[in-house]
Amino acid sequence: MSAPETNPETVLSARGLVKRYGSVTAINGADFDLRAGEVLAVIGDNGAGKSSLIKALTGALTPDEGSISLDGRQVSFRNTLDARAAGIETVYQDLAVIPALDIATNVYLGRELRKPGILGSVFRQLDKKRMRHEAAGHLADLKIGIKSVTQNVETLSGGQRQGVAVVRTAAFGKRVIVMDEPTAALGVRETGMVIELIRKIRDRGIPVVLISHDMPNVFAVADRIHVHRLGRRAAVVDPKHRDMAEVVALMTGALEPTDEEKNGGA
Ligand SMILES: Nc1ncnc2c1ncn2[C@@H]1O[C@H](COP(=O)(O)OP(=O)(O)OP(=O)(O)O)[C@@H](O)[C@H]1O
Repeated sequence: MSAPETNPETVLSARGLVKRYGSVTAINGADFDLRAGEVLAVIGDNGAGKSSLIKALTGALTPDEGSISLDGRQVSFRNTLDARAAGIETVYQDLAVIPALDIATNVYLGRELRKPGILGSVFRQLDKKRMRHEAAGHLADLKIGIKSVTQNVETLSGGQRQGVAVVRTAAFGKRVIVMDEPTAALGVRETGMVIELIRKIRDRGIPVVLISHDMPNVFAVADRIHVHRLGRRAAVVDPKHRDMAEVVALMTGALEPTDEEKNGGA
């Protein structure tokens, strides 16, 4: 299979992905393109195959067919660690934070910094001071509004917890950040905070894939909208040229996309 054709500004792309589970085809010839500097929303009805597509792009599942490219080079992730090593970080819906641990520890979970020299290399001592200092720097960067990184995550609001999960991702995600329903469990004010956070990450130069059912938020933050239907990309829409009702109609099949939208958008 040949590598997908991509233009230079495409960061992550896929062509012809297929994933079957017995008689169910979860991904049915899906294409995908994430460009540098954008927030790309991925929307679709329940069961359209959004999660399966994202899993394939982040190494959580291996597609039966098709190809994936990162920065123009074909990649083949055996697992999520492979994808992370390549710079693709995912913030999951159920939040990968541990409430009983403090913020700095959560930010460095699984990637703890060790003390320099023999204390770290032989005695495996953690460099808590540096982790706290750097975690505070990352939080300040994204303006999450948390006073101390030594407080436990359980003392935070839902939006702030989401913030910690995002900081954890943004601090390490070098190329791409994927957010799966980041506002699903949040109130209005906190949702606004997360939307602002997504903008900040994009403005720092990391493109964001946002999987969301929340159409107003999608329209508030997305530069382009990938509409997924029946296991494949049905259209890529410019939210400046379509309203919410039209996008919902594209999602359900009530409206036909234009040829340009069908072919991945302008
Ligand atoms: N591990 C699996 N085994 C069997 N079928 C699966 C598996 N994962 C997904 N499917 C099926 O593949 C199809 C697409 O599922 P997927 O979860 O990717 O859709 P989705 O668009 O993310 O849906 P939702 O918005 O409801 O989460 C569904 O019919 C689902 O039942």
